[in-house]
Amino acid sequence: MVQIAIPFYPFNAFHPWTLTLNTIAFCMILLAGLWFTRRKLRVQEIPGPVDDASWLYGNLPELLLTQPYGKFEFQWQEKYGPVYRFKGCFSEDLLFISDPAAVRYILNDAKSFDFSPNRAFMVSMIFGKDALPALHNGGEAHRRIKNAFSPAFALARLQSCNDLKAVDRLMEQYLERKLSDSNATVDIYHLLQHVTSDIIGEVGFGQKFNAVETNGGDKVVQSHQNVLLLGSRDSKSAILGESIVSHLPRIVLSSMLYLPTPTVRTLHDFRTISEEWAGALLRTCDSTDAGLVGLVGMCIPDYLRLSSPPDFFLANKNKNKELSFDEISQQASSIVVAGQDTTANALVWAIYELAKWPEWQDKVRKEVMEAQGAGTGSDKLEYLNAHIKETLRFHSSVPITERVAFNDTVLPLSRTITTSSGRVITQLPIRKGQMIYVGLASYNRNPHIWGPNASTFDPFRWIDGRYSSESLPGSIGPYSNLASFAGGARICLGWRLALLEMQLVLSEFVSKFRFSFAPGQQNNVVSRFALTLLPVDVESGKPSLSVLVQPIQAHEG
Ligand code: HEM
Repeated sequence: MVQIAIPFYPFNAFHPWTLTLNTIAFCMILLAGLWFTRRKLRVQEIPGPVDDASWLYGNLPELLLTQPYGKFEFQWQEKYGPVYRFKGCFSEDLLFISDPAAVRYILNDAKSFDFSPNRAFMVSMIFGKDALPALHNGGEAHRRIKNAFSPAFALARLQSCNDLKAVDRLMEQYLERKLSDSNATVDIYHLLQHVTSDIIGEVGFGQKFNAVETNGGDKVVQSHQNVLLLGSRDSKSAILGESIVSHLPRIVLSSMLYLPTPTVRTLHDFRTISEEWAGALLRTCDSTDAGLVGLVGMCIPDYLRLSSPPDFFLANKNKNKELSFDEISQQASSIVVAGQDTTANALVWAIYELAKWPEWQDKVRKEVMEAQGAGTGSDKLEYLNAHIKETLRFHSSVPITERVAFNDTVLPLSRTITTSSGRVITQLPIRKGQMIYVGLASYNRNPHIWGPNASTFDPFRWIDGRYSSESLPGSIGPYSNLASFAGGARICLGWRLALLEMQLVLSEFVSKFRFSFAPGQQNNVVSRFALTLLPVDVESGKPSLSVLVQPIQAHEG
């Protein structure tokens, strides 16, 4: 055999043994490499702020209870990127995701991701099993009901709704009354809660809730407010309670409804009042000659039909049959709850930012007043709409939504993740049952999307051409690539109404009043996450936003 000498190589390279050993070693390295890259990633390998988490509460108190909201969440995003692991109660590994590609995938793959079955069940205990948030978002019933209700909140229909103007007038009267019987300080938070209750009543159901006029509204409004309070996780024990409840078997959950606790009493009252209210609404539909009014007529055009009508609906039995009585009536309360507080708080933060930036407020006012003179529609107002977009971005009314994976799947990523073992991954495998917090607020503050000043309130970002559809990473939600209204099958039903309300209320407010803070007053307000993003008075710990309000003189603008 010919011997070939290879410098620094101790063996004969072509000896059969050497060749065999080399081949085996090579295959083992190859297999090890393959195993290392292909092996299923364990969620524990995703880095995140888990080391300091308490076993009992995990990172949830930092995430959910910190004031101002987001103090930790936005820091974690900066440190770990838009995908990280954090701890829930009892040290459960949870994922926090605000990566654009992953969020888009989660929201749009309705078959693989939705609320956890227990959460949906709890929602059904509150609103009924046919309410949209209680139905599986990939299911036939959810799609059918959503399709039927969506046109009621379409822009053209909302713009033609004269009742919105009536709410305008009420608002103005309320502020004028307030200003005449007190000094110029007004708690704008409570006013806007009432205004948005009245608007959703008028627009959605042709109902007068009279919340502005009576400073609180009737028992329907009150019971909706009470049920909203139940949902706010405002203490460690509430977080723990919710976590335990979310793991209980259905039978135990249902039997909890018979416990003699104040929470259960509030729920019962809410269900009784809502059912009476929705039933009465539907009855009015039948008793008027003008055809369907109330829920069906005002909110849902003719094509909303009933498949199993109670007696009083028999008059309409020839209409196409698409929705049952329960399917219509159970949306009523869930729409009020989903649409009122969210919009109220978006508006409160919009006023907060106007009061904080007086020169910017003057610009918005000038534009609105000139447009009112010229009869220009709100959609054309650059400054006003920039203010609304920036408010929705910076103060996301719904900062987080939760999803659970219904099967093993793989999430696309916009940016790679380096795992704790040093592996770089371009896709994120998700196991069935994994709980995910989708960071809508974090997405809206992601510097890779919104630039280095993502953490600054800067409405000019919407005016100076910094963003075009090309510069933004594909659409997540329905509006300006913001995640504020979510997307996919669970996209917010009332996002157009919310925008219209914001345009209407803000135009009316800035053209009639000037908002400002007394010295030091703005530092007394922090944000808190309680279902939606609330302004909270630092001293009292209660939701409120006190601002100085001064009427605008006729010659100003
Ligand atoms: C600024 C105001 C609003 C914001 C930021 C907002 C945000 C959202 C978000 C993020 C979701 C998805 C929740 C999730 O997937 O967990 C949602 C769902 C929903 N929103 Fe809104 N919303 C607003 C106003 C409204 C209004 C005015 C209505 C009235 C019609 C409304 C009705 C609903 C309903 C019924 C759902 C449930 C949809 C479903 O489960 O398919 N929202 N909203």
